[in-house]
Amino acid sequence: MITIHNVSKTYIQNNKTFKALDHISLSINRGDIYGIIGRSGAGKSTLLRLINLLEVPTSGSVIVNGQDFTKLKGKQLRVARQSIGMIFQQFNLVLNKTILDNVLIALELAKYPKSERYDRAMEVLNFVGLKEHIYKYPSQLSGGQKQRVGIARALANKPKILLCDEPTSALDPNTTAEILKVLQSINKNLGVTIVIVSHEMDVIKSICNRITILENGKVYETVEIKPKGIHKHSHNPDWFLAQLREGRD
Ligand SMILES: Nc1ncnc2c1ncn2[C@@H]1O[C@H](COP(=O)(O)OP(=O)(O)OP(=O)(O)O)[C@@H](O)[C@H]1O
Repeated sequence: MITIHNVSKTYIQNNKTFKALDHISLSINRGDIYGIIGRSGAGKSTLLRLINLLEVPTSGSVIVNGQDFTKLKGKQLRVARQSIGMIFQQFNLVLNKTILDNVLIALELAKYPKSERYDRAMEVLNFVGLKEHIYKYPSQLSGGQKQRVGIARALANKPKILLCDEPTSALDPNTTAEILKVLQSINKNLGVTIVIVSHEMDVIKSICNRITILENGKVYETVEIKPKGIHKHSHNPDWFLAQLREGRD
């Protein structure tokens, strides 16, 4: 479904060239929840952003659904990109718009048929459990709810692929578990292929079936695993107290 073939990405930093990605090749199958992990600066976000050509590779090709994205320009690229949704660590919501409007804007930008936009927005907001909050503004929501809006917005145009850039890194462990459940349900019930960049090993192990470890812009190793499942801790005050008291004496 996604083939990254011999891709390199070079940036200019302080008048010197810097290779953020160095001859990367990997393929992601339809239905995968594919993880990309590695230390800070390894090139994870750059690699993810290459998939929808938010970053243009210096060399190599990115094939999505049989289409070579690196050969597309202008309108062709805009149309091809519509099969890919994306969510971000800091949610990237429009702060002066309501939750409903945030999703409607995405549908408008995607040129979704006007008469169907409201129903589609309500459908995705319902799917992520935000039906009660549609007239609120982002500042009135918790981090987990904001990420649900991000997910609803990314799903609105019925993408086949969802790219997730550190989707839970701004969230506490319980909220992380809830968001991972939403992502898992999108994969299982809507058949969306998911690519997740994270530095959190627990996140990657819980839902991913294949994982690439990046190191210094190169593929260090790609492994296949059986996802461990999503485990929620009971983070009530007694749990916090017990953790703090553990080994205190
Ligand atoms: N636009 C840019 N211009 C110059 N250098 C860049 C640019 N974007 C990324 N880099 C560099 O490329 C390298 C890889 O960055 P990237 O953000 O992909 O890493 P990462 O693994 O996602 O790191 P983190 O986990 O800290 O977000 C870093 O050294 C970064 O400084």
